[in-house]
Amino acid sequence: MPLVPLAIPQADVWFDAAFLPPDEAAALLHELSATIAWRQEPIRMFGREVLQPRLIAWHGDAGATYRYSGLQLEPEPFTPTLHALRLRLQQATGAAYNSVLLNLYRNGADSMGWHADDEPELGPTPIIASLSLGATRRFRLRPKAKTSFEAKPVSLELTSGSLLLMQGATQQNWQHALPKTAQAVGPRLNLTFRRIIT
Ligand SMILES: O=C(O)CCC(=O)C(=O)O
Ligand SMILES: [Fe+2]
Repeated sequence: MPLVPLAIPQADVWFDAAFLPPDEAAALLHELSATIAWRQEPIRMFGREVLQPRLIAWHGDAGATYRYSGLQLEPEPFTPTLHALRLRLQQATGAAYNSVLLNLYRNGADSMGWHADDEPELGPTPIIASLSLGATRRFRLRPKAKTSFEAKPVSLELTSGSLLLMQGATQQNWQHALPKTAQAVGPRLNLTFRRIIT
């Protein structure tokens, strides 16, 4: 299916609910869960060190160092599987990616808090291609506090095999999050392909 634009003011967000067929998404979830060197990183929160409520991995071309939440991530090389996915996403989105942040949400207690991916190394208009595998989780978007436009928060169910593309002014004007859920859900693996300006 093609990417379709979502009607979100002052943002540039596209969605394809079925970028990968379900069987391929399931096989990828299985392979990546078992082969990626997952880590749980400490981050600074309100001056304290806590563990991130999810597992992560950072892969990229040489020099694609990513700094966020007090972390400095040096890239592991692209694996053949990650490289093949990169090529397909480049084809589908018409952009070039040199890195990918992988997030593994082990169950409904794992989450990601409100943030914008607006670090300087992503440039003024970051482009992020986000592929979801496994359990369906709700993704939320809300306008940043200091915006001049009126808009309601947006909720999106990210199903297995779906592709979400955020580009243009999205990170300047909006924040996003993946809240915890009290429902019994299995693991969800998310890959966000990015372009780090090196
Ligand atoms: O898991 C998701 O869908 C969101 C991930 C995300 O926002 C990020 O990696 O910056
Ligand atoms: Fe993000």
